[in-house]
Amino acid sequence: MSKVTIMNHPLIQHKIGIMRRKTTSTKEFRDLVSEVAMLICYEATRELPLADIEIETPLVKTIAQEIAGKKLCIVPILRAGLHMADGILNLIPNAKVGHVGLYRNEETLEPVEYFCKMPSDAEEREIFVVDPMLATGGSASAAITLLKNKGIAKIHFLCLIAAPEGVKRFTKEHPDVDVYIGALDERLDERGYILPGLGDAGDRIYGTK
Ligand SMILES: O=P(O)(O)OC[C@H]1O[C@H](OP(=O)(O)OP(=O)(O)O)[C@H](O)[C@@H]1O
Ligand SMILES: O=c1cc[nH]c(=O)[nH]1
Ligand SMILES: [Mg+2]
Repeated sequence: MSKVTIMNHPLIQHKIGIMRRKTTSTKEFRDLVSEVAMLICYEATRELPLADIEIETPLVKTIAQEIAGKKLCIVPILRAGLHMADGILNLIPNAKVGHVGLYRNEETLEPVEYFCKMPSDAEEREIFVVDPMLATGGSASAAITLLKNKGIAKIHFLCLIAAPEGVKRFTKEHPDVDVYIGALDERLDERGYILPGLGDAGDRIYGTK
């Protein structure tokens, strides 16, 4: 069963509170997406394995620690996930980046796939899929199925806001994927938008509405 972590850190709740306001500007919203993504990533990477490495400080030789293995890969779901990835890259600048292009058909609410480009060694990496919104769960679930079909197994999913309906569907379809959520909201409305939510994340990041 997936481990579902709902972040209860005051900094995250404060920043998401600003993002929810309809008066928040595009620039401020975009900056907050990347800041909150960084804070969630801090928690999502807590259990990464470490390896000992010998180094020299200016004074002595010592054993330090570094992240073990083949390192990490961030996978934003386009478009709205892109800015989360930018934030996380501030913390993990050497991570590789894959892209999955999906949009939600606003009539059927079904995901429509249009792009996928992953690093060639992605199946050896720890993968962090990022998308601000988990609404019906269709887009995130389809993105992860696509990665699994490419032989990728070590996957985590990070989002800023989730609806209970999306969490239920996602964890049922991908019980092997841990989920990190900035805030768990009340429900979906009749158009599949999260309530209270923050509106359409992609439109708010890019000013397209
Ligand atoms: O859980 P779901 O019901 O699938 O909805 C969530 C999806 O909707 C939004 O993307 P959107 O389709 O608006 O694409 P965009 O990022 O290009 O705006 C959001 O960023 C998710 O990808
Ligand atoms: O509330 C929602 C639901 C889907 N996609 C968004 O960007 N916002
Ligand atoms: Mg959108």
